[in-house]
Amino acid sequence: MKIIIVENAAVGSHKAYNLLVQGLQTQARVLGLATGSTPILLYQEMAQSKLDFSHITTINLDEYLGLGPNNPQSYHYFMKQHLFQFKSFSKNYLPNGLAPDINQELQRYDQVIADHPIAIQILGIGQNGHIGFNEPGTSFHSQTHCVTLSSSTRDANARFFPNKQAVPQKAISMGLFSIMQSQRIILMAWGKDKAEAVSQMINGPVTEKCPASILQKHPHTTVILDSAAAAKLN
Ligand SMILES: N[C@@H]1[C@@H](O)[C@H](O)[C@@H](COP(=O)(O)O)O[C@@H]1O
Repeated sequence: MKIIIVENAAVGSHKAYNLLVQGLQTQARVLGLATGSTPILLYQEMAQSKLDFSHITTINLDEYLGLGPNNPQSYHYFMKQHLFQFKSFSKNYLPNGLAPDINQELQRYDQVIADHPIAIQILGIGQNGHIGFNEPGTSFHSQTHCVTLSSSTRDANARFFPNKQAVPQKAISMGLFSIMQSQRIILMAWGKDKAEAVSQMINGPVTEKCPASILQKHPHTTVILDSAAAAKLN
């Protein structure tokens, strides 16, 4: 793991953008994308850039179960709002939150990931150490799966909803095994609320209790932190 500590999210997001540009220059053609507040400034820089993404395929980590693409709280909507309305790509893949047959959707998404090996995976991290929607206790061998969201995750994400009751109970998430197949990983974390999860991810044991700790075993992971998120690193 390469750890980069910066003054703030804007500086960190620019560093992530530069790493992305380097990757695109070395023929990266498939990007794994995250949602949540962490990657917003990175997506803003991508949206405002002169970069041509028309030959790039994107694969998002997750989507809430029960939310359709036109629901303002869905990750489909989030990605359109922050990136896809500004830049066109060859193809944008997200799990289908309204899939009538969940098992078929899980298989479909695993096939998408198999057909498009991810060159660069962008990640955030949840306060409980989750990546994507892989909650504590998720197998390191997991592929695309249906997740029951933890209370802490629903609490943390409630800020995007009218109230906590409106936050879906379940989601479809790319699994930890699939994330670890990415050639390169860029994980960003901003703010004191992530400091404990970041410390466990980097300095703690590799344990399914902290899903992000598996990244200690990934050969090309760059972690970009602001000073608040890095505060508990020794
Ligand atoms: N599924 C997303 C994750 O991909 C994201 O990393 C996490 C942190 O979100 P934020 O960046 O808003 O702190 O929230 C959700 O759980």
